[in-house]
Amino acid sequence: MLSLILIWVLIVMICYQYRRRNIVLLGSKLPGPKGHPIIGHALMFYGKPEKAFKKFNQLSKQFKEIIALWIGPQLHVVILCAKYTEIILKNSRSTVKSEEYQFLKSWLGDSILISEGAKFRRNKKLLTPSFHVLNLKQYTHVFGEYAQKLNCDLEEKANGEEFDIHPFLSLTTMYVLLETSLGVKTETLGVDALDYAEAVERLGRCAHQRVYKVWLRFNAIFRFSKLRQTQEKYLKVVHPLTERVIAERKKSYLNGDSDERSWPLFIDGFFKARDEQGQGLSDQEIKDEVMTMMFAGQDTTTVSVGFALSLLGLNPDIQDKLVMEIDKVFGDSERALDYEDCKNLPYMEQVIQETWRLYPPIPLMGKMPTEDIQLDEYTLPKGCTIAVMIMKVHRDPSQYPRPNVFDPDNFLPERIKQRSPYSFIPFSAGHRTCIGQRYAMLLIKVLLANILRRYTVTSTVPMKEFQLAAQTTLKRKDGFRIRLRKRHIETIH
Ligand code: HEM
Repeated sequence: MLSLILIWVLIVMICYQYRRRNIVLLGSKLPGPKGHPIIGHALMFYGKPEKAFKKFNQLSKQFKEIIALWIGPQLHVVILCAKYTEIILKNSRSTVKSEEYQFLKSWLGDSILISEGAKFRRNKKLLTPSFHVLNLKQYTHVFGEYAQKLNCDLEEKANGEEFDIHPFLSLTTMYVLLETSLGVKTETLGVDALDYAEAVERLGRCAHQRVYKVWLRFNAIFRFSKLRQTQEKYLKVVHPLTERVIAERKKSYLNGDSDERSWPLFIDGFFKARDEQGQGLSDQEIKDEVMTMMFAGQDTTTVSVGFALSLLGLNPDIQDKLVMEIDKVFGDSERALDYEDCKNLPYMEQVIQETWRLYPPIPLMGKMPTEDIQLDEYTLPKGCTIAVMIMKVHRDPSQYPRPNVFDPDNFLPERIKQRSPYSFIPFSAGHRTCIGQRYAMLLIKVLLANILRRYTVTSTVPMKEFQLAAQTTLKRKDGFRIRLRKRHIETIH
């Protein structure tokens, strides 16, 4: 009996290795550090996210364009330059999302962030109209209302002492998303809103851990792990809450109940959407997409504002120039920001883009080739994981002469023209580009303009001391530590 089992195990192993021979052969020809048998380079990235990030940074100094790493049996090819990013993203028909996205499935289901093929194409088409500029225009005043609330909350901190602005920003973006996507007022949700925010954060962390803890990649092991219990605990928070809110909203949508709201909610757009066959999104699909919007939109916009303030606090000359632009639009008036104002803030846009260049909220994207892809002399084998390291691509020295310097003039039209469009991809590119990018730009502009109308920001932590950690989003582990002081009190009030 034992010998039969051994023979069976041997046959399975031989078949497994035979199927992988292309990956192993082509992978061995790619540049990368030496790894251990079986586990490969997994230990390098085991532990806290900031440790993994440091390791990536060290490796990228040694291997400038491409690195091959084995995380257990899986080959990961890390792309660090614009030239190869262009080939990969242009080849979008020969790539799908990497296997790691499946770790989000028990939470986000088959939403457009994860799905592929006909389902992805249909649902992205149905969701896109909700992000139309006409809808976004109407969100500006909602963003403005929450920006003003944020300013009031920051008042107690405006004494010049250093503090971490992250929790303030995080609550604001979550409230904004809840209100614009679901029409939920913060007062209605109360403490549930805080539980929801925590659960979203924890679920992101669980998925991230499965990437680096090699053994947890296997469902058979994960099923019995402590991490699975943690994941279940937080799923029990997000699923019922989302279902409850959607059910309530659907009821009033179907009844045609009118409310005082003057802007269209994402969710109403999702209820209304119909494909060519006249079919709409199912309740499950709507739930998956709503949870995805909350996940994809909240942390990304939060850290964008956090990094922008940190950088402005270190660069008073740039902050002064930006404040002059803001003052030119508003003068002494205290009126709320509108959509037209946002169009008149070109330098603000440059500051935000330069912030995204240095600190892209999504620092890394995973793809899987469905056929071999050629990058000069290297062949990326079908079935490997391609990790496009956006943060490194954005600092490609062949595209940016001073890659590590915060310089919003990098986004002057004449400089943009000189670069590859693939040297700046905070929202990815091609058919999987971010659906929420215009929403994000508008929200970030409104938040920054409101904060800078009232406060002057300073920071003493230099860029090279930022403790960066990448979970799903890029964060400062040391917090977005800044100092605020009220400015020009006599003109603001
Ligand atoms: C600064 C803010 C944001 C950044 C930097 C960002 C970045 C990205 C990136 C890089 C992707 C591609 C991910 C991949 O292919 O793995 C993506 C996809 C996506 N984002 Fe965003 N995002 C932001 C804000 C938002 C917002 C506000 C929403 C919605 C409210 C949103 C919803 C989505 C969705 C649904 C996808 C999947 C699209 C697809 O696969 O076709 N994002 N985002």
